[in-house]
Amino acid sequence: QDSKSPNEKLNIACIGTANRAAADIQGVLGENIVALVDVDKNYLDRKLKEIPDARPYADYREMLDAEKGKIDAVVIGTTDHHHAPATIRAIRAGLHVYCEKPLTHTVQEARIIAEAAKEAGVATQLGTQIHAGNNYRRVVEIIQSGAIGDVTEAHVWVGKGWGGGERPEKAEQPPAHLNWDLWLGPAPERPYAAGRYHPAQWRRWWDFGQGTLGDMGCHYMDLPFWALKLRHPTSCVATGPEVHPETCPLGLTVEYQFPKRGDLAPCKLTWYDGNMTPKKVAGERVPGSGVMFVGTEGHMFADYGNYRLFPREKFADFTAPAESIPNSIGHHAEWIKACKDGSPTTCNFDYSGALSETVLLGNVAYRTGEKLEWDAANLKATNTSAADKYISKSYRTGWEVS
Ligand SMILES: NC(=O)C1=CN([C@@H]2O[C@H](COP(=O)(O)OP(=O)(O)OC[C@H]3O[C@@H](n4cnc5c(N)ncnc54)[C@H](OP(=O)(O)O)[C@@H]3O)[C@@H](O)[C@H]2O)C=CC1
Ligand SMILES: O=C1CO[C@H](CO)[C@@H](O)[C@@H]1O
Repeated sequence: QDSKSPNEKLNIACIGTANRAAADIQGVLGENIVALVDVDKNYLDRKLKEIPDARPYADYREMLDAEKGKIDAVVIGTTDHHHAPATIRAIRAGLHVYCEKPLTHTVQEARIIAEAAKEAGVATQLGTQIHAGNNYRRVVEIIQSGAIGDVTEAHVWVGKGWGGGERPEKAEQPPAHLNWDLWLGPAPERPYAAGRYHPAQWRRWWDFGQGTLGDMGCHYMDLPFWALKLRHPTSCVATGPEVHPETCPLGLTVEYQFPKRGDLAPCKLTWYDGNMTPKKVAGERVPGSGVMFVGTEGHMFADYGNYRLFPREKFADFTAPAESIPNSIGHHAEWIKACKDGSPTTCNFDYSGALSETVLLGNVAYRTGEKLEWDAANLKATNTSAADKYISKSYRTGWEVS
C-alpha cells in the first residue's frame, strides 16, 4: 500500500450498512465512502440515499473484484460468520481492514487472519471501541502500578443470554429485498425463518454466532488482556447446560489458565454469562456485567466507565498513579490515521486475534465437554482430538478461508 498524506482521503468500501455497520460507517464518514455492500436491498438503498455516490453491491466478493485498485480499505460490520471470509479476501487484496468483533467465527480463522495481516502489513483494527475510552486506560495504569499487588485471578461476567431455542420447523420464503443465500454465505444451507436469524438473533446459533461469550467476550476480556498482558491460555475448561448441536447455551462459565508472563504471576481468568452470571464476586455485590481483578493486596472492579478498589477502607485515600497511557484520538480515527501513516492501532489483529482466539476457545471447550490442555502455537488441544472439529469449520464452496 502507498501511504497517503493526512489530507488525502481514503477510498473505503463498507460491508454491511445497517445497525452496528451503520455506526461504523459513521465512524469513517470523513473519508470517501466509495462502495457499499449489503445483502438486504432495503438497508442498502437507505444508506445510498445518504451516500449517493457510493457504488452498490450485494456480494462483497464481487465488490472486491470490481473495486480492485480503486479502494484502500474496507470496514466490515456484518454478522460474525462473514468476518473472516470478508477480511481474508480484503487483506489478500492489500487492503486495510476495520472489522467488528469478534474478529472471526472460529479459533483457526483468527490465527489465519492475524498472520495474513502481519504478512501484508496492512492497518487493522477490531471493533472493540470501548478500548478507546478513558476508563480502561485508568484501570490498566492502576493494575500495572501494582496497587492491588500481584493479580492471580480475573473474573469477567456479562448478564446477557444469547442462546437457546430450536430450529424453526417451517421453511419460509425470504423477503424479496433479502438475498438469503448471500446472507448464509459460508454457512451450511438452511431455510429462512422470519425473525429467527436476521437481524441480531443469529448470535444464538453456532452456524452464525458464538452466543454471549462470542458476542461480548472481546469487549470485556479486552480489559484483563490489556492490564495483565495476557495472550494465550495453557488450559481452558467450561461448564454449562447440555450442549445443543445448533444453539448456544443460555449460561456458561469458562476457566482459562494463563502462564507466567515475565514478572507477572500466573493468572486464572473466569468468564460467566447468562444465567450463570454471579451476583457477588470476590465477596462484593456486583452489577450485571464487569470485571474483577483479584490481587495479593486487594481487588478491583471495573466496567466500561467505572472502577472501584476493595477493601474500601484500605483504599479510602487511594490516589491513582499519574496518567501514562495517552488518550485515544478515537477508535475509528486511530485506524484511519494508521491507514495513512502506518502508525499503530491499539486493537490491531495481532492483539485482537489472540483475544478473539481466547474468547472463542471457551466455546470449543464447552462443546468438547473436556478440559483442554492448550498448545496455542499449534492450535491444538494436546489431550483430546475431540476439540478439533470446533477449532475450525468447513465452508460452502466459494466462501473458504485458508
Ligand atoms: N462494537 C460494538 O459495540 C457492536 C458490535 N456489533 C458487531 O457488529 C456485527 C453486526 O451486528 P449487528 O449490527 O447486530 O447485526 P445485524 O444482523 O443487525 O446487521 C448486520 C449488517 O450487515 C449486513 N450483512 C449481513 N451479511 C452481510 C453480507 N454477507 N454482506 C454484506 N452485508 C451483510 C446486514 O444486513 P442484513 O440485516 O440483511 O443481514 C446488516 O446491514 C457483529 O459482528 C456484532 O458482533 C454489534 C453491535 C455493537
Ligand atoms: O456492545 C455491544 C452491544 O450489544 C450487542 C448485542 O449484545 C453486542 O453485539 C455489541 O458488541
